[in-house]
Amino acid sequence: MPQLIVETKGLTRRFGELVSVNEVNLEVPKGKIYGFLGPNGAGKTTTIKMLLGLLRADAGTIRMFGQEMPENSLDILRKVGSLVENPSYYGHLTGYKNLKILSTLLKLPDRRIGEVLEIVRLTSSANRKVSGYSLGMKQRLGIAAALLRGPQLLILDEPTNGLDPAGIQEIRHLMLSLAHDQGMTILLSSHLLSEVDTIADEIGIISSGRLVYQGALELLERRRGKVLEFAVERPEEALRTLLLQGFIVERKGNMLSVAAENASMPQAELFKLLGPYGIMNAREHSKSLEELFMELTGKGVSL
Ligand SMILES: Nc1ncnc2c1ncn2[C@@H]1O[C@H](COP(=O)(O)OP(=O)(O)OP(=O)(O)O)[C@@H](O)[C@H]1O
Repeated sequence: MPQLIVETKGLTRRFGELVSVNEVNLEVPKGKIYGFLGPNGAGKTTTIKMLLGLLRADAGTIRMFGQEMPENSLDILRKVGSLVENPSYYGHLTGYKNLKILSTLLKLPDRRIGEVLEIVRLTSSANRKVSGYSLGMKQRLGIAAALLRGPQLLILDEPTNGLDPAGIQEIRHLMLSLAHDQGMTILLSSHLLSEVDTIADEIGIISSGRLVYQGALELLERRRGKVLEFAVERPEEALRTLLLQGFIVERKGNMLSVAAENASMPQAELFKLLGPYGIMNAREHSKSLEELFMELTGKGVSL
């Protein structure tokens, strides 16, 4: 069993009638990049704020580094760097000066500023005013600030939101090097699977406050079943026949999609069954991860 850096049990938060986070059991293993995914409003920020002690939980427990939150928040949060929602800066000051203010507050040596600027590749822009930075640069400055104390856990809420593809790529490289070269554990949220699927080791998918999937990305990949698609001349009757045979079928116009994982019958049999309804076209394809994600979050089904 890998060591868990973050472990929540039954974590719940309500806002009035709305249960924003509903009995979430998060497990973030040490040294991994954990992609926390879900559509807007699913409960990612609320969960993250509870981890950081910025919001109180209504029920459930949070353990980080093996200690209970919020009782040991001082001890715990010393080891955590975070970037939640839009970070605030002094636009009229340089990137360096902004970090200097923070490092003075944290009583850190000045050399640390140079180190984190180097890590986020802002060294050459360190003496420019932040008001002239691009969104991606501002985001990297926020990450530099989160790194100042040399955290063991980095929590980033939608760090690539609003960035262009190049900016997204920069952040991805940065995450990979922090996790792999420095052994940092990273929890990052996103509403787009495509933003984390190339870098995350583990993912958690939250939908309407509930964690609907958690585990290695490869395991999710394996759930990508095959789908057989048939265009037929008489789809109504063909659909009825397939449903009667116990197939899982979806119909769009004259196109029938049959879930192959449920088809114990060989493909040839399926052709024989559909033959009388006039097969015009047939093809097989695998569900994309994106389709699986949409299914999970759209229908709120639990894996
Ligand atoms: N302070 C609050 N008061 C009332 N409702 C809130 C508050 N904060 C969050 N919510 C509600 O809780 C739900 C979850 O919000 P949350 O911000 O955690 O979602 P999210 O997954 O982070 O989405 P986004 O990416 O849009 O921020 C939403 O329906 C939101 O409207």
